Amino acid sequence: MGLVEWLKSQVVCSLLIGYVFLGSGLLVNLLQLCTLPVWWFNKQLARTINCRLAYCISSQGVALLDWWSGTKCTLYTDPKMFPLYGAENAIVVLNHNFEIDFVCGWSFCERFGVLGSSKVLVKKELAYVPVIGLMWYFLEIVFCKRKWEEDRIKVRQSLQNLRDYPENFWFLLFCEGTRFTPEKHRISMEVADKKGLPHLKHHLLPRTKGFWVTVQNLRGSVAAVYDATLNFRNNETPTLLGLLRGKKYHADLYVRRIPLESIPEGEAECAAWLHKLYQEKDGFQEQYIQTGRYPGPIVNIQRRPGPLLIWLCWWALVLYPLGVVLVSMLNSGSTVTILASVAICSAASYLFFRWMIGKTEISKSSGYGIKGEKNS
Ligand SMILES: CCCCC/C=C\C/C=C\CCCCCCCC(=O)SCCNC(=O)CCNC(=O)[C@H](O)C(C)(C)COP(=O)(O)OP(=O)(O)OC[C@H]1O[C@@H](n2cnc3c(N)ncnc32)[C@H](O)[C@@H]1OP(=O)(O)O
Ligand SMILES: CCCCCCCCCCCCCCCCCC(=O)OC[C@@H](O)COP(=O)(O)O
Repeated sequence: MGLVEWLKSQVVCSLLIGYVFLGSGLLVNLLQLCTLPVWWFNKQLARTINCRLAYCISSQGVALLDWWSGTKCTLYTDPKMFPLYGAENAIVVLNHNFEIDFVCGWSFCERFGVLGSSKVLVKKELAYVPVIGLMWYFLEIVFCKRKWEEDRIKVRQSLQNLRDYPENFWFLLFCEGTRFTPEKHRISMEVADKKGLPHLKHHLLPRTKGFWVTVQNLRGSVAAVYDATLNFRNNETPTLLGLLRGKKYHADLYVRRIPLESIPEGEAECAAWLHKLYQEKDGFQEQYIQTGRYPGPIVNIQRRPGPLLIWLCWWALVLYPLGVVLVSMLNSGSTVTILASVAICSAASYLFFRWMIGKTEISKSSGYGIKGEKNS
């Protein structure tokens, strides 16, 4: 391990990244709150401003992935479809196996210019995560309780609101509804048996209602479904902690563009279509595991410097006041008081960031998809 790698792997670096994220995020959240009056007289302007503000937060995840950890992202897709990516609204259907799949999603969004505006059908529990929750609220992200009877009206209404969104967006759906674990897989295959559906090896059985309601309500304003399958080279199981410690991974993403007109309108037909899509996705995963690649050509898309530049600006803006406080403490207080304050603050921040990072960890995943267990 070289000196730079060693430095990156130190806890103090992860803590500093956390401070920058929290400090900048709270500032952006405050600015988002200040846009509230704008919603009354110019809704589209307020939405555009919020897209830019959200970019200032989520681009930090991209900087962490692309520049700090140096993770490579390779795209397999039809080059003829490439010019459409980012130039149209799309529903993205992605497998849900990895703790950092949302960061990789952000990175691809950034490369196609839709990072600030992108949406997701997300579990309600994440609305209470500091920084991210409020950012998503102002982005009109669609929250669900994963209880269809309680969700159906709210989800439908939130989707309808997006029909006149002023920026191109990708709407992400993890149709499996929860992260893959062997136990959830076993249970979902029991459900597949009951429904007479073929077994999937690498996916949970997809939940079809969210997909159907999204297609139905965004028809006419979304041009296509992007069927996306993500994997990491060398059988890696990447983590957010790994990224924070500067560990480099290699993500491979396979994207197929499917025109929305080709998706059936009726609920039952749409559900059958989605089940068939997941059977195909399972085949692509199997091919990747056997051969180390997906079908189709590779299209190179380079990381862009924007997220790095914004990140560096945040570092200067957030860490400067922290440095000033530390220096003034050193000059004023007794050594024991200073050491005790630094130790308490560091321990408290460590616990807080550990809790935030825990939200991404599959070992702390919800009981959703396991009979009789709670969702959160
Ligand atoms: C590469 C490009 C990337 C682009 C990235 C773009 C944007 C990035 C932006 C942000 C990134 C941030 C990412 C954040 C990640 C967080 C995401 C999440 O929170 S995932 C969880 C929330 N989302 C979902 O759950 C979506 C999928 N779920 C659904 O669609 C559900 O239908 C629902 C709408 C949530 C409702 O769920 P509910 O459980 O209430 O109802 P269902 O009808 O679905 O379930 C009953 C149905 O399912 C059968 N069943 C029972 N048990 C199981 C089981 N274990 N597995 C499968 N199926 C099961 C049951 O028999 C019922 O069947 P039926 O309807 O036929 O009777
Ligand atoms: C990221 C930028 C810099 C990091 C600085 C360190 C601070 C940590 C930031 C943490 C950000 C938290 C974002 C949470 C997103 C988690 C997405 C996710 O994967 O959710 C899981 C759900 O889909 C399904 O839930 P389960 O039913 O599997 O349970």
